[in-house]
Amino acid sequence: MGPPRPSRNVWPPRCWTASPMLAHLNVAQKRAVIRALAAEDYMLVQGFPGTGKSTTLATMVRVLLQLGRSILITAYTNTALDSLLLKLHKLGIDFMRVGRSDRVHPDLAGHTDQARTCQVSTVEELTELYASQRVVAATCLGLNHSIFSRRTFDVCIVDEAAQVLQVTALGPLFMCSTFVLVGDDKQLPPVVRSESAVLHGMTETLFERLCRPEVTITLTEQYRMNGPIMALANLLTYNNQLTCGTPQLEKATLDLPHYQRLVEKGAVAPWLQRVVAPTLEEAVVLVDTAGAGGEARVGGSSLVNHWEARLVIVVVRTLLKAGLSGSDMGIITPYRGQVKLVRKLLAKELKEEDVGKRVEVNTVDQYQGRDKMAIICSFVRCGKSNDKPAGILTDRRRLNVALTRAKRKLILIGDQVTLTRYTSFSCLMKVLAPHQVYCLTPGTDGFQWEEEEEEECQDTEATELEK
Ligand SMILES: Nc1ncnc2c1ncn2[C@@H]1O[C@H](COP(=O)(O)OP(=O)(O)OP(=O)(O)O)[C@@H](O)[C@H]1O
Repeated sequence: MGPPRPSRNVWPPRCWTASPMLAHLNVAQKRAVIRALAAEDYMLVQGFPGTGKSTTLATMVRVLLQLGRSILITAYTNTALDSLLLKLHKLGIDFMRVGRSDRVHPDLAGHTDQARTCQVSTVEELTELYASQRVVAATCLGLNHSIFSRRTFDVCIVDEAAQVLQVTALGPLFMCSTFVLVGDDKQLPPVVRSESAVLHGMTETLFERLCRPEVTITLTEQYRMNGPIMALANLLTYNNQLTCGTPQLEKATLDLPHYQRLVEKGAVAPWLQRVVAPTLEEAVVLVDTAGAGGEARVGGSSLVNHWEARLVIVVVRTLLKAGLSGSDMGIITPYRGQVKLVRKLLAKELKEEDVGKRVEVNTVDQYQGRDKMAIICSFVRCGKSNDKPAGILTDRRRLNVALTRAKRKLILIGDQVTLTRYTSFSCLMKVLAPHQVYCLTPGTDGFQWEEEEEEECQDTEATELEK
């Protein structure tokens, strides 16, 4: 791929920045749209967490359509593709979604090629239908459909491009005149299981390869995290480039309407008050279990930590009592075994309120591109669990994704002594302020382990890697 050719100067930028179609975008987002219109070959949008990548892309598609261009939209996973398409659907933009109906988001059923072609009875009608679609969307691996052998597009947009292997990204690019890669190379990389392939550079993406200032617009103004959560991401990953979209966001706190009443009634133990407090000072808190006993063990092929799982349940229960809705909180853990265990405990403990189901428990990979008001991370490893390799915990990009999903409150649960052995965590520990770390000690601040039977939770799948 040669160096980018200069932009065509057919749209005076000032007139475009004033366009009503761009009015809701910030300066960098507007620049991204204009640069995509003027790109001779390709351009990149580097979108840090919560900086409005989908909002920008949806506007880009609208403007391109207005200019009569045809557009191919693609992403590696169905989930990433559909989350962008849902935005287009809400904006009333028409598109055809190619792919297996059972893999497509139910709200997009009316846009699938299956739905569009059910009235067609002749080959001519079918050819005409496929040729007339201005916006077509498919996953990178779903491009073997006959529609793609017969036509090309003016622009191809690859979303979450930092997760797509180079060879996979090349397929859609052969079908278009210009392309836009969108992603963040500081979030999840492509999954490559072969160590030898990793050593030979297979994880390097086209996004990383082409990312240079002259072809890249970086979105740094974010609309998700409050000040302390953003500060953590800045210290650990973004080198103070992330900024809050509004002054209100900087100071926004978790809304826990019943918290004060519960505290006054003495219904929340002092240690829990500290952990769930909805103040800005406690927006990020690490519950350090190093001095509290407990151990992680192998459950099937993955790791589980019953002690930590119980802590998670206690925190969830308290947040629910304090008035946070189950769907506003999420639990992230790197190990599938722990995901299963926490889900099982939630279903058991919170059955009567039927909220267990609404509290989403998942691995980091499943949370990319998503957010919740409050996130609880259970890092699992402690003490004796060190005999197994911990590739997941050494990946800085995974940790970055886990830490940037929370909007108002981030509760990290882990054994500081064990976790500090992994480089990414030792960096995290260095940037946490002393008031953000709470050392859990049995018998102090009303904390005691609840004695319960251990749940059997065997993970039968062959890997601890997280999909
Ligand atoms: N220019 C803007 N002004 C105000 N709010 C905005 C702006 N751009 C985006 N937002 C808001 O920010 C939130 C996140 O936007 P969006 O979903 O597009 O981000 P994203 O970068 O795709 O997220 P992710 O990091 O999860 O991929 C949304 O609520 C959106 O309405």
